[in-house]
Amino acid sequence: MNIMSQIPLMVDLSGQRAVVVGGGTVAARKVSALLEAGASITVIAPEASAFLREQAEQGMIDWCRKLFDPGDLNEAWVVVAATDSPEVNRRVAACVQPRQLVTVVDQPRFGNFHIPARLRRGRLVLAVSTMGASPVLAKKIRDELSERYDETWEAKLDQLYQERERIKRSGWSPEEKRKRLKGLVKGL
Ligand SMILES: C[C@@]1(CC(=O)O)c2cc3[nH]c(cc4nc(cc5[nH]c(cc(n2)[C@H]1CCC(=O)O)[C@@](C)(CC(=O)O)[C@@H]5CCC(=O)O)C(CC(=O)O)=C4CCC(=O)O)c(CCC(=O)O)c3CC(=O)O
Ligand SMILES: NC(=O)C1=CN([C@@H]2O[C@H](COP(=O)(O)OP(=O)(O)OC[C@H]3O[C@@H](n4cnc5c(N)ncnc54)[C@H](O)[C@@H]3O)[C@@H](O)[C@H]2O)C=CC1
Repeated sequence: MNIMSQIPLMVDLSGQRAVVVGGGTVAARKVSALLEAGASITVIAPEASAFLREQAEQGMIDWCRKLFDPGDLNEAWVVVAATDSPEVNRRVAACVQPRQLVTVVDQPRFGNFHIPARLRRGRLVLAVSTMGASPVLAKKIRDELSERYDETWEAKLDQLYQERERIKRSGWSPEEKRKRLKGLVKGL
């Protein structure tokens, strides 16, 4: 697989089963992203970081305190291979079925998706990826954008959404609607 073939998709993962193999810092970061998405997460790892143990204690995730075996992936739609062993991560990738999504944190070429650096302002979602060239640059660009698109954008987007709905439902002609829809973002 080639990371350069990947494109951004907005996916609804709520209630979908995600299996994260590994319980360290990197696994914890991927778990945070999947929790934000509302996925049902199972972590497979003999040891887990304080963050993950806490999430497990609070019932936010399931933690199976064990080494990986292929059966762990049976119910998963999304799989994250995040152990500190390149061999294990590679084996996880080799065990996924064609319709499963997999990301491999140390060997992106074995995965078919990755999670970009993200910024969320309500309905405005910015995602930055460098396709594995430099995650730190992705983070830097995201942080730059977070100043341009500060917290006030959440309310702006809500207002735009409502105004656009009103125009869509109005009795204006199609041309007039288009003109007004374009006009909504003038000056933003
Ligand atoms: C391909 C990808 C696959 C994936 O993991 O999804 C991947 C792969 C790898 N990352 C590595 C290292 C680091 N990754 C980060 C940080 C982030 N990495 C994220 C995504 C991605 N990382 C995907 C591509 C995204 C893109 O290119 O834009 C972010 C954006 C999103 C997230 O994780 O949520 C998150 C910032 C989140 C935020 O703050 O918002 C840091 C910095 C830090 O930790 O602060 C370092 C250390 C510095 C360095 O090494 O550059 C290594 C080497 C590992 C090793 O040393 O062995 C590999 C493997 C390789 O390069 O082969
Ligand atoms: N993609 C990314 O964003 C980044 C990736 N990395 C890579 O991520 C990998 C993991 O890094 P950390 O989380 O810092 O490691 P860590 O050492 O904190 O955690 C490793 C985890 O893997 C578990 N593990 C080991 N063998 C296992 C097995 N057979 N089955 C199940 N779990 C197993 C351990 O119990 C532990 O929980 C590193 O190899 C590094 O190359 C590092 C930084 C960023």
